[in-house]
Amino acid sequence: METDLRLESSLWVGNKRYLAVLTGWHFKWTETDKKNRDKKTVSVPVAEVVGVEEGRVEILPRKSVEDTDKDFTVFYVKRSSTRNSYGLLWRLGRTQFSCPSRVLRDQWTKQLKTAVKTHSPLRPHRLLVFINPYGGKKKGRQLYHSLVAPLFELADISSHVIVTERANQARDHLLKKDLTGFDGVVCVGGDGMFSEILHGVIGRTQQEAGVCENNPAVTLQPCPLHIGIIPAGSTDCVCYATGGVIDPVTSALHIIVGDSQPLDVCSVHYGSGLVRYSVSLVGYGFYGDVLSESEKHRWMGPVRYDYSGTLVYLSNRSYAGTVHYLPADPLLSSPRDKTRCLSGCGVCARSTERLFPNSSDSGSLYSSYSGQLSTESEGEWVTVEGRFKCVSLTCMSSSCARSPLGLSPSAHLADGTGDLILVWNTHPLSFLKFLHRHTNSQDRFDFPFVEVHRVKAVRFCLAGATEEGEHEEFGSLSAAADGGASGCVDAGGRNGSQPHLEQMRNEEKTVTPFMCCLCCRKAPDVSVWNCDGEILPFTNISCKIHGQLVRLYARGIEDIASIRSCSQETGDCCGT
Ligand SMILES: Nc1ncnc2c1ncn2[C@@H]1O[C@H](COP(=O)(O)OP(=O)(O)OP(=O)(O)O)[C@@H](O)[C@H]1O
Ligand SMILES: CCCCCCCCCCCCC/C=C/[C@@H](O)[C@H](CO)NC(C)=O
Ligand SMILES: [Ca+2]
Repeated sequence: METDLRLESSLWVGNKRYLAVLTGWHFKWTETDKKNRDKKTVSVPVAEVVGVEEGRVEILPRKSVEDTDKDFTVFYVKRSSTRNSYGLLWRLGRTQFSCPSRVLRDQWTKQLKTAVKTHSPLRPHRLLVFINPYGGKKKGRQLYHSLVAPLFELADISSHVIVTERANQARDHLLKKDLTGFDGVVCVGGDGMFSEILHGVIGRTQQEAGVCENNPAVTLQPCPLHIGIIPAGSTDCVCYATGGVIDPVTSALHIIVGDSQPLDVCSVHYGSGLVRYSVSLVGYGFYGDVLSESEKHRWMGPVRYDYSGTLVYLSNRSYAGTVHYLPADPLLSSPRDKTRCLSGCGVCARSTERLFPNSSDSGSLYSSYSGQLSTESEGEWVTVEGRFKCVSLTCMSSSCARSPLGLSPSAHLADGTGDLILVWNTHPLSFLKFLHRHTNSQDRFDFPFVEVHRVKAVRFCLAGATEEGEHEEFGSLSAAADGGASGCVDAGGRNGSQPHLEQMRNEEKTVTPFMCCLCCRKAPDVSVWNCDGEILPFTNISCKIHGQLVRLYARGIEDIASIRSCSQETGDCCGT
């Protein structure tokens, strides 16, 4: 294949002559002017070519084509580092080449297009795009049409765009409508909108596979539809934690080149029913209270979290409860090993091998999914009882602009585990120090009142829980599973009605929502769970991590150091 695709010739860029070479994986061009001692090679991986057009073409600020018959234009990914974030910004690079003849021009465009097809098999052709017009600063629609749609058009991607008119429309569409022909779903919005799409995609996959989502012990079917995130929300934690930047153009380019980043998903259950899925934070105490308070101040926009955070901090609350957790294998990784999950992460790659053991034989990743607890022994549950400022479970680092390293900086995107962070009740100033460390790179776990565990499953029980329907002891995951299997009800509103959730919600009689304790001076003894920015209507929940259940059009956080050393070797391997 390598030799078939090889092409080499002299080409002109402006008034300079270059030697251009297309090998199997790279398209390179080097200035051939002998007077120039600093010969610079630009080398673009074929997988990062966005489009090849005949003529002299520009697409921004608007498309213009000068249809000359000896020219062609190549669009590709160019990187630049950013301040304040950990990932790399991707921009659209463009070089216009002139050939000595039309025949050679046609040969170049044909070979380049074939190479792109061969080397990036996951590039989408057809996408279903949901835009939340009210997310974040309400700029989703404008962002999509001005920055993203022109790039999709350039890359020959056809998209069916739905601007939502109500909450849960995207989820319901994914659960019920015909999705034939779509390669992926794009979410233009924030974490809440992403969560809708996550529920739609997971629910639809289980529906089609005949898998009951309520059963916490079941091996869920991994989802074949990829999800792309164009960030247009308030926190955009999922986008930040999976790419290191919040930038619509970068996200669009990752979608176009067909990047594929597996992601762990946590299922949250109440009794024998599924409540929700989470990829970021399932948090009780401080983070639940902040969310609950911030919902009252939605009109403030993204600042609502800072305002509510201050109020909740000043209320100085803690909650008594029991946490049970199932530790992950400590030999594989640790939340305090000071490593980071970066693009090409070895820990996640080994997890892929465990989860999809025969994927290279069968040719399809999904046909060989082994699940997690089904093949591994469950291990010993650990119980911790006490009074906590917060209990947080995160499947990924949960980094965001407010906290660039996140809740758990060494957590992995796709290792099949989550990090459980227990913050015991402590002096308010000590808790402030702990919170403050989230804004810098100091070790947030290096406090006597903080513990962190890498886990596969968690159960929580509020001390003296008085909620109706929450009296029963949680058995093991498998015991809960028996209940789920016998009474397999529809979860997460798959038919739009959410019958079991509604019924169970009505049973939650005594859950006290967060009230301003500064006025009433009485701290309520019940908080709420924050599940990726949604308040859960239950307190005594159980959670299980499902390794690599979904795939995003992303590639993790690129390591700036390795990209830099790559540039030094080749002159500039990432574009001009
Ligand atoms: N047309 C709509 N009208 C009202 N709500 C909608 C509509 N479309 C989607 N939603 C809901 O709006 C909620 C918030 O949206 P989104 O996540 O996009 O923005 P955000 O809350 O500002 O950002 P973040 O979640 O990152 O903090 C989502 O939970 C989603 O279900
Ligand atoms: C003295 C300074 C105190 C600053 C405290 C900063 C703490 C920041 C921690 C941020 C964690 C964000 C976790 C992400 C959660 C998301 O899943 C969720 C949905 O967007 N966001 C929120 C705000 O709940
Ligand atoms: Ca994980």
